[in-house]
Amino acid sequence: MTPKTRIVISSDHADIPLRQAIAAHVAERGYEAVDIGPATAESTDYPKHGEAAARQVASGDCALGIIVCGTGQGIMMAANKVEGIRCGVCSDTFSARMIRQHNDANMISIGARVIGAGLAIDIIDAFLDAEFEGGRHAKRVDMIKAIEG
Ligand SMILES: O=C(CO)[C@H](O)[C@H](O)[C@H](O)COP(=O)(O)O
Repeated sequence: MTPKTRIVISSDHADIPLRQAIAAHVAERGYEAVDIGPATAESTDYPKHGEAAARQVASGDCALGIIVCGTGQGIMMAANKVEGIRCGVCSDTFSARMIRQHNDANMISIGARVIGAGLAIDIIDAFLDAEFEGGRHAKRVDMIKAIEG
């Protein structure tokens, strides 16, 4: 029996129900959803939640990461500070597909106060269904990696 692909999911306080809905959806799709919280909507600081999710992806413990904050921006910035992480904020399905196909993104960030839950789930599906195309894009992703040193 092969282990399920693990996907880490994290957020700040902006929308716990959305994060939990994303985790449930990811699990329904057959992945192992690793929901690292937080458990309550008590005010918290997005950098630590972005970093925590990113470290699980960077270590290889999880293959992909999904993070949520109010705009998706702050938590994305924190995640991208972790070496090996390529994360973008997506508010449309085209971008969600492209960051996998062209940028080999290993994390996606959602702005819970920007888009609704239905679109967020569609965006997650577009991200999960897409695959990196390699080819000319591989050189460009390598150039991103080279910036990390
Ligand atoms: O969007 C965010 C960061 O980019 C956060 O989720 C917060 O919502 C935002 O910083 C606003 O903070 P607040 O404490 O929820 O007012």
